[in-house]
Amino acid sequence: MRDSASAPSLSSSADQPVSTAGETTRLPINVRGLKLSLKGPAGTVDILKNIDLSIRAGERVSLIGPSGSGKTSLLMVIAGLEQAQDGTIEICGHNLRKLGEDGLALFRRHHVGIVFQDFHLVPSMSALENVALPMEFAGRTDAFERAREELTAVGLGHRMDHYPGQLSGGEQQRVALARALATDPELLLADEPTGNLDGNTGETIIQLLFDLARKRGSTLLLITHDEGLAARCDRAITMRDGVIVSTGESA
Ligand SMILES: Nc1ncnc2c1ncn2[C@@H]1O[C@H](COP(=O)(O)OP(=O)(O)OP(=O)(O)O)[C@@H](O)[C@H]1O
Repeated sequence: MRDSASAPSLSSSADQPVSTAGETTRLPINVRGLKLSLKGPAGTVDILKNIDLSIRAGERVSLIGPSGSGKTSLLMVIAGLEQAQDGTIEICGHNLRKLGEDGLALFRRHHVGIVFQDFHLVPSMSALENVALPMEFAGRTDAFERAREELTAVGLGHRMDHYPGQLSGGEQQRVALARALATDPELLLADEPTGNLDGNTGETIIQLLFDLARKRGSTLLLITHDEGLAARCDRAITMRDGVIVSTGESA
């Protein structure tokens, strides 16, 4: 749901229109000077150091880099699941550093879909319930009807009443994809979505992910260790040791 009227508790005062080639548009991801430190067993660790990042509407961007370079941490901050200590973090027109827990939950519900490597489905709920639940939380009265449509769109019309434990890995990721896209999110975030799948199944999921993101007009940010997959995106952002070392933009 992109209509700000549907999220009345979310301040839109942080909207920062950006002018490009004569037209005014808003960047779905506009981050400046982001710093994230977390407390580990050996003390505080600087995880993300002065990150600047802009992603345009409709772009498909991969996020690559060695293990431990900070990819998931950056995705978590952009998703509003981790709070940075410093910087400006404008995502889909909202300054995340000005939102509290409730505001961040609303922001996620209305603007962001997330797909994880290990699916993150609720095991005690059917595929249909897993997809419908976030929409019910968002106050949609047609949650179950929409969930049926979404599951059909990912080829699971015949598995709606199955529980995650009764589904293959590929089928579980289809459910997760249906759930992530059910609210027509402006931003789709994926953290190694094929990491737990075999090559053929992973390819099918990626095709679906690209296809559905394009049809919905969602901007895609995708973490991957697969160079071939990264190359299929519009550009690849490379991280190392908590900093972005390449934005993948041609000079
Ligand atoms: N909750 C936490 N507390 C302390 N340190 C953390 C925490 N979460 C992550 N880290 C550290 O932050 C660094 C970046 O981790 P992150 O998971 O973002 O890297 P990544 O690039 O996604 O790695 P991978 O490719 O292996 O998933 C790592 O050194 C990690 O150990």
